[in-house]
Amino acid sequence: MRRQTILLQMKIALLGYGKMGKIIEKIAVDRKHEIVLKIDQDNQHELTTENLLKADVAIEFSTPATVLANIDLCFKAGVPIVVGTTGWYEQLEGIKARYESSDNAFIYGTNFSVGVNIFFHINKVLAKMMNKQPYYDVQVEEIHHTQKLDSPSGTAITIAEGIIDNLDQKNQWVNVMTDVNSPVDDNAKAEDVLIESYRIENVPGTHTVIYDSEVDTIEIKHTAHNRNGFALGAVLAAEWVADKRGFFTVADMFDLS
Ligand SMILES: NC(=O)C1=CN([C@@H]2O[C@H](COP(=O)(O)OP(=O)(O)OC[C@H]3O[C@@H](n4cnc5c(N)ncnc54)[C@H](OP(=O)(O)O)[C@@H]3O)[C@@H](O)[C@H]2O)C=CC1
Ligand SMILES: O=C(O)C1=N[C@H](C(=O)O)C[C@H](O)C1
Repeated sequence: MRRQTILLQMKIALLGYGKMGKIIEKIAVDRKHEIVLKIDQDNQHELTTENLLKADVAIEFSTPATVLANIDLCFKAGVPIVVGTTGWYEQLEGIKARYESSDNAFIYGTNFSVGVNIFFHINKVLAKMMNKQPYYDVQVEEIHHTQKLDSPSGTAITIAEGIIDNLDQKNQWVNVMTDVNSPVDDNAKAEDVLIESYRIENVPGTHTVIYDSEVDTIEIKHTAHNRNGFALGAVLAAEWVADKRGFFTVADMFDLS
């Protein structure tokens, strides 16, 4: 009953109340939603089915180590869930298999900003074009703040997958963590998409796709100036998914074709 009408003013549970959780709270409240639960490491014991059921939707931006248990709890409670946490995607198929017959709603995205989702689309189109240009090789660079727990970034993985799906020569990605002061020592093969990860203080998220040949370089780049775009996208995803059932990705929400 709760999810049969479009919920204009929702009660939201924030699973993860760190850098992202706090910005999501502000944007959600500006959009007239109410935050009914905020969970961080110190009050994990409050994350119970009873408390989750006070919410129309949960927004999960925690850590790679805690996201899976939080997803399980939301499915157990039957509360729709938006998952922004990265660094757990090797478990995605298992989660889908476990809950495919569930009556709940789940949306995840490596990046909820509209700008990055436009970038994902351009990246795929460019990769397809480059099949006819064998003199270029491609690599991906991502730069994030030094507190980031996972590498490569989820966004860089989605970019690399977009290249692999569209550029015949490439069939897997490999990652190197790179120091700005020292040259890259990678063992990437011709069929690998190399992802270089840099960690620099206070960078919210920068992603570049680089096609390099002997005569020139083509680059496409997305630079997040702050975290507001990610947070707004997560709130829009919560509004979008709250009255749905099934598994979705952020690409299902944005019509960018
Ligand atoms: N998809 C997207 O668009 C984006 C995704 N992200 C991803 O979101 C995640 C969070 O990022 P960010 O906010 O910067 O990270 P932070 O480290 O700032 O926040 C993580 C939060 O999770 C809390 N936490 C710890 N344990 C639990 C638990 N069991 N349940 C719920 N919360 C818990 C932490 O609590 P405490 O502070 O007490 O330790 C902290 O509040 C990362 O995986 C990041 O990659 C980030 C930006 C955009
Ligand atoms: O940890 C972050 O900060 C970010 N994580 C996401 C990712 O791993 O791609 C999205 C964004 O780049 C910021």
